[in-house]
Amino acid sequence: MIVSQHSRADFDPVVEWQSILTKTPPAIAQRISALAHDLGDELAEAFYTEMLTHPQAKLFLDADIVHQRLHASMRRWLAELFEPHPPEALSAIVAQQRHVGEVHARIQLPMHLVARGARFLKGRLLSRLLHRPDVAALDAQQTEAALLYVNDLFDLALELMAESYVRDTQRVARTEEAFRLHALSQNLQVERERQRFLLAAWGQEVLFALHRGGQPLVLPTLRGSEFGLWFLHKGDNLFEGAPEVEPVHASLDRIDNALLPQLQVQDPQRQPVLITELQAALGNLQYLVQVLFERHIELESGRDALTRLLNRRFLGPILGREVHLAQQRRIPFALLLLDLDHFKLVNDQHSHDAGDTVLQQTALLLLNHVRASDFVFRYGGEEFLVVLVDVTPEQALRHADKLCQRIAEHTYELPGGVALNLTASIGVAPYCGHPDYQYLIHQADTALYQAKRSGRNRVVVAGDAAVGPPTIAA
Ligand SMILES: Nc1nc2c(ncn2[C@@H]2O[C@H](COP(=O)(O)OP(=O)(O)OP(=O)(O)O)[C@@H](O)[C@H]2O)c(=O)[nH]1
Repeated sequence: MIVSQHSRADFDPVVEWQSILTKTPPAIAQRISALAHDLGDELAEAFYTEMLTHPQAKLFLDADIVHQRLHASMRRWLAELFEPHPPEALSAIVAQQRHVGEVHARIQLPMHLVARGARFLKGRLLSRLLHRPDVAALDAQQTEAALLYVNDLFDLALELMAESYVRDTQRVARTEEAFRLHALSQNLQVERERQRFLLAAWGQEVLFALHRGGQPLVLPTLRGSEFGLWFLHKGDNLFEGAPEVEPVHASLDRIDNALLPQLQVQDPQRQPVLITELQAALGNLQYLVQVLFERHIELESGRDALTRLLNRRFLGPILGREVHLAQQRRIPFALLLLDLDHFKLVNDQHSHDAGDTVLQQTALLLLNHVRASDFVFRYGGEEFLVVLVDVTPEQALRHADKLCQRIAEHTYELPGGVALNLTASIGVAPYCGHPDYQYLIHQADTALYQAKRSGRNRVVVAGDAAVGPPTIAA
């Protein structure tokens, strides 16, 4: 059974809210509710002033409209939080906290800023509470009840916000990913040619303008060109995380902020040097953009160009999902990390093309010996990662043994009619309950290393897997 975050069997926030109310003497709850009302304006204003001192929070708050609306909604939120609601009103109050979390996720307000704001508000409220003469007159037990009431309600509200924040952040990430894929569906090859052309066209435009001359000479900026606009608004998003993105931005800035102003001076002595510099910078930009497109055309397809197996792009989502299924539905899975033995010799003794053929035939062989529900990745040069779904550790081991045997029996046919026999080593890592799939990959890698060290052409199961000693397949 998949349990949604909103219905965790062990956690009913309405019940928890009610229990905080129940254990608090009504007179105390009333007193704090009145205090929250009285201090609403002051706390909202102090909150705003405090958060503005944080540079990251300032980005979200520094606008009149935010100030006005935040002030009113903060006051309302505080008043509602501490009101001793009747039981029938609690679902709505819980929903309200979750809604706040959704809004935070939508505006991508970092969670640590929410926590910081809550810490400030709680501290300020508690200190004002303790300094009030009517509270100072309370006995120790009543004071404790008052402090716990403030503390528990604050923390429960924050917990509810965090819960929906995480869920919604994941949803936003999925939508953004879908958007990225949508942007990509507009043929990348065509886009690459178009952007190459636009970049070159801008270079021509600058040269023409320089040739025409005129006072004052106004040169078009590269950031304002069609290419510059495309890169900022679409390319940046499309190539997010690629190492060439920053150099492209640096190059755009250098051209617009350093080279163009110098060219505008129209010093006949320096112009030839500056034009050469501009052309070199444009050549470098063309190269960077070319690399970005090429890498993405292969990566984004999710397939390795040589073997047509999955590449690493979808490794995270696929393994993340298998871990989730194993946790939630108790469906175990296993990773096999397979590496061809002495593969370097194939390249060295027969040619790189022969090596490529071996990789293609291995990919086919693996695909033919797993179920349609399993996944086969080209993990590295001559390394393959197989995800066997719905298998016990014992079944995974048997399957790995079989694959090892199949490879040893297979006759590879190389270009020029050469026939070759090879072996492979396999590291097996059955799902062991660890939530991070990287840990499992590491386990498989260590087992593979042991298989290599103990003679190759064999299967080794990761050390802490619950399946007996390593087996030797051949
Ligand atoms: N033909 C070809 N070779 C590749 C490709 N990717 C990686 N390689 C080669 O694979 C070889 C891997 O060699 P090593 O890591 O030394 O391993 P090995 O020779 O298989 O030896 P062991 O793994 O220790 O049994 C290197 O020579 C790489 O150049 C590829 O796409 N095509």
